[in-house]
Amino acid sequence: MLRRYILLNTNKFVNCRHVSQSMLQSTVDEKSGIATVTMNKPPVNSLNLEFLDEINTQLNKLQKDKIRGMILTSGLQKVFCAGLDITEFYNPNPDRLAKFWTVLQDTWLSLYMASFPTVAVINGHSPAGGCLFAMSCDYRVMVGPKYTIGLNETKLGIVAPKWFQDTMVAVIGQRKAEVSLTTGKMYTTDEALQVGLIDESLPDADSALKKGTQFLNNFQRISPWAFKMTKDISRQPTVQWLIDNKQKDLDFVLKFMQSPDVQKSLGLYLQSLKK
Ligand SMILES: CCCC/C=C/CC(=O)SCCNC(=O)CCNC(=O)[C@H](O)C(C)(C)COP(=O)(O)OP(=O)(O)OC[C@H]1O[C@@H](n2cnc3c(N)ncnc32)[C@H](O)[C@@H]1OP(=O)(O)O
Repeated sequence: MLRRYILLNTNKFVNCRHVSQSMLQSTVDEKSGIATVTMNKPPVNSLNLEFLDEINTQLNKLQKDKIRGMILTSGLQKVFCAGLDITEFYNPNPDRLAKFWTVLQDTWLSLYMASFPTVAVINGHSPAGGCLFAMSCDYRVMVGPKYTIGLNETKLGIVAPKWFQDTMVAVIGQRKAEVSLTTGKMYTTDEALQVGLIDESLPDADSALKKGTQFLNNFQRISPWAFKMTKDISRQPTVQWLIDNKQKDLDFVLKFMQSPDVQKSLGLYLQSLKK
């Protein structure tokens, strides 16, 4: 089957059979209109400014191209996404930190409110921002049993912002989200399935991708307009706070992240990761 590969680092669509050298690869199945977007930024797909910018550009491009659905997955062996790149927060340049956080806000809004159906095929660990991205898709299929997923921010001595927390509440409910967030719980695949954080667990990546595609095929007979309106109504209460408070959210992050206590915690956490 002819596949369209998209070279993202030039921001142009190019029809060819080769995968680009970009951190993000995107292929569109021309028959079904389903895009597979693969994060490929070794070693752990950590989300820094440039990577987020690339993801957001691609989401907007896919929206303009009126694709019928998207699978978000990882090209790495055992990590879906390690969350935000902690080095963006550690001894930060304030201007870059502000840009980074603004692009994160925009990328989340693009993903959470995507006009097309989205599936996260979680084929590796998915802490913090990785979990946020997975929860922002319309459906989650995870490869089990050995990977983990959750919002672990408290374990780093930091606080998941309101919109991270609200995204989790929308998926697993207030009570479970509160316990999960305060304890920084990382769920095994089985636990995640039980609590409703993921929708399905499959033993390998190929079957997970098939499941994800099957979910997207449900929308073949659903009008894209009806889908989008329904999703907007359902998700509007979760996104509205950020839309109304982008600057307030940014100001909080700039202040919080540059405080000496938080810097100390982050330094220790980074050291423990290196060990
Ligand atoms: C109000 C402000 C709110 C801020 C909100 C923040 C949300 C976030 O997303 S914070 C990020 C939280 N993420 C994590 O805690 C994940 C930490 N990483 C891991 O647990 C593991 O790396 C892994 C389970 C994802 C993968 O394990 P694996 O054994 O395969 O790889 P490692 O040897 O641990 O790591 C390889 C390499 O990558 C560096 N690294 C890992 N995660 C991050 C990261 N999130 N940011 C930057 N760098 C990361 C790790 O230090 C290793 O580096 P070296 O090769 O140089 O040692």
